[in-house]
Amino acid sequence: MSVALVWVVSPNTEVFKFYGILDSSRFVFGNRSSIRAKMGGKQDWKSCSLSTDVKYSSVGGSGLGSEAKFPVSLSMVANPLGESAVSSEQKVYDVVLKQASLVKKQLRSNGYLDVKPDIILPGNLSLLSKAYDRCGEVCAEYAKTFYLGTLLMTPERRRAIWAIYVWCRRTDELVDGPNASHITPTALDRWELRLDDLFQGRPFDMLDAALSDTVTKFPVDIQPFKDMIEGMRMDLRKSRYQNFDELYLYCYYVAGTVGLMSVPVMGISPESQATTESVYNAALALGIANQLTNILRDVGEDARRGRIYLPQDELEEAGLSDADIYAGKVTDKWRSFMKDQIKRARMFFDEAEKGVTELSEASRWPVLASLLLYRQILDEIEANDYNNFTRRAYVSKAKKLLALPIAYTKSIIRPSRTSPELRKYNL
Ligand SMILES: CC(C)=CCC/C(C)=C/CC/C(C)=C/CC/C(C)=C/[C@@H]1[C@@H](COP(=O)(O)OP(=O)(O)O)[C@]1(C)CC/C=C(\C)CC/C=C(\C)CCC=C(C)C
Ligand SMILES: [Mn+2]
Repeated sequence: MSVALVWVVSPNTEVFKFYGILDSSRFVFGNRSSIRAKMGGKQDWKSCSLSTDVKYSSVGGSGLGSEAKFPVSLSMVANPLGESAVSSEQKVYDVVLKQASLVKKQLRSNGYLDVKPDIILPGNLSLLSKAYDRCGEVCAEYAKTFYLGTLLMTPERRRAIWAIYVWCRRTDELVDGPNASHITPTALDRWELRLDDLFQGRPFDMLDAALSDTVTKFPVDIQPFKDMIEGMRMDLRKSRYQNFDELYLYCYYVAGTVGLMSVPVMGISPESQATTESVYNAALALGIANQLTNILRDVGEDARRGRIYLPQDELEEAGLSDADIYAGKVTDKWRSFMKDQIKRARMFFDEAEKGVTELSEASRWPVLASLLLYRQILDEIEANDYNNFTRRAYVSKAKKLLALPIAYTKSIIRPSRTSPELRKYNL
């Protein structure tokens, strides 16, 4: 199995580049939703005419390794089993399109993202600002670097991101926190009812009130929030993932959703010429990359809780089983398996990085900093010789600090002003 870059030529000779995983029998796109984004969202994945049009793929490419050409039969790409089931990436991409169209609708009606003023009722304003301040405190406590980054944003954006952060953190704590053993699907249903209420202006508590205010001010769709709760439900009922498609859906639910919630607040740069969908796609990719990294870092810890978040079919293909994971021995098979998993996570980081420059100026630095910091965990897994059973990959304070100016330098790059020729190819 290796990472491949495939050039797809559409019927009207447009060229599209896609990364994916190539093994002996098939090519699997790393991020199929990016195909729809790049091809204008018009093509239905099953019926799109990719099948005749792949020219070649080159293993490695883009600095990933040496070039070696493989002929790829596209019938294998489109649907190896001839199944008509909708892939997870298709399902997720529908949410991306919905969120992007909500943002575009507001932009069309105003020409800009309008931040509505606070509704001033006696006593309410100070309560609301206290609620936001509390969200800021929670954010600072759990995610210090990220919190510092948010201080660069405008006050409205900063506090809205804090409110989203706190809701996500509380949702995650339901299944990961001290009361996790008491959490049932019914408790998650109740949490979802609370979410519906806060989106309708009826917050349950002070922290909900901050989010309730945020969602009236920014074009944030409820779906990613509901999907995050769905991810928590999935975690309660499932401890194995048959293939990457299943894992992808889980990663979207628990982390890709965060990207979709955050971008409407962070904002896209007015100078950006990228399509709204492609920016949301990059945001989604960052969530997926983070969660894949989290999974790779925590293999041992998760196994001790009886959970294996690695695709079962890929484990089997590598000659590995659950028993090997429970045994926790770093073998050559494990190293080789891990190398491929790391490559895939990096592919999603690369996809995400392309979108960061399109964000509003003040949002680029915190996002890039978090991307660089999280991506370094993968380097640390390598440095630990792939022992993620008993050693936790940890990025040192010094390395973390070094990432900040690097992120800053990268973040001052303006959004791409792509040449009309390249824009035609959406490259
Ligand atoms: C700049 C930035 C990072 C903004 C995001 C702010 C925000 C709302 C974060 C919420 C994070 C959260 C609490 C999610 C709940 C589920 C969860 C915990 C997911 C895991 C995060 C890592 O946390 P940790 O290591 O503490 O995990 P443990 O539970 O302890 O195991 C995740 C792995 C995923 C978090 C996902 C993101 C941060 C995605 C961020 C994407 C964007 C902000 C979009 C950027 C836009 C472009 C165009 C690239
Ligand atoms: Mn967690």
